[in-house]
Amino acid sequence: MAKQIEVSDLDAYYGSHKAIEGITMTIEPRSVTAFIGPSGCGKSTFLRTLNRMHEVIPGARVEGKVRLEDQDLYGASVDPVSVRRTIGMVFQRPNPFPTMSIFDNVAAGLKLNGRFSKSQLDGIVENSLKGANLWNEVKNRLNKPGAGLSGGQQQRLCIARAIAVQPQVLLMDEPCSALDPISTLAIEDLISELKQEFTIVIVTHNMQQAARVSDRTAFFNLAAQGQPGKLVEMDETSRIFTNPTQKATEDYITGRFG
Ligand SMILES: Nc1ncnc2c1ncn2[C@@H]1O[C@H](COP(=O)(O)OP(=O)(O)OP(=O)(O)O)[C@@H](O)[C@H]1O
Repeated sequence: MAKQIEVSDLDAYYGSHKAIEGITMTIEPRSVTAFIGPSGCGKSTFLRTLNRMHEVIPGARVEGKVRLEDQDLYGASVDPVSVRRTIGMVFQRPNPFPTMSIFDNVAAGLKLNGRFSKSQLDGIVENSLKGANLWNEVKNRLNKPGAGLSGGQQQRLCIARAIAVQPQVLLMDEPCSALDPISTLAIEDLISELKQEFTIVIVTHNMQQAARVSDRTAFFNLAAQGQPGKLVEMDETSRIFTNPTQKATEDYITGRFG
């Protein structure tokens, strides 16, 4: 199911402000790619261009190409809603549907297309919750509201909801930044398991987290405030953290700026 993403010469704008410029990279399937860099360098913006979420902001637009294997995601005949189903997203703050039960939170995306029987839904919800390492904690209260779970459980519920629709890629925008250290470790373990099946991209401010969970790391930077962010380098995570080729990368990972 996991697929490769190929980005070429991508720029993203908010109105007339160019937030990122000239980004070219390949994101490998069945692996975790981390995006790191100082605040405002465009990591989240770039992440949202990968599943056409960027353009939902009024005045926002993209130039350049994003391909998911042989499909041009910005092609004229491509439906952005189906792109967002194929490339799922998990946000910084867990955002379960507050009034829905745990079961319905996971089933929400599946119910939209209405082609599943009750027993099929039961099976997919159970597998998704197991996939998100949440099943044992919630199996006896599936009809209780999702909002009643702890922050870490809510984030795993959001991951279960994302994987229930069987995406090929999972984008995660600082998925642990609102969580305590134990919940963070649970999500990191989960990410390592999910990469067997999905292409995973994670934005993180936590350098140790990038080093722990990712196979490849992309470092972004911006020349000055107001300038567009650019990709400085991308390589195996072990190499970025031990022997980067660019001085700016070394300065950032050693804490000299950012
Ligand atoms: N909704 C928006 N409208 C206008 N400008 C925006 C919007 N979101 C982000 N920007 C601008 O785009 C640039 C990149 O922001 P972005 O949030 O992508 O960076 P980031 O690297 O993810 O930052 P952080 O690490 O602080 O989350 C910044 O100059 C920011 O002000």
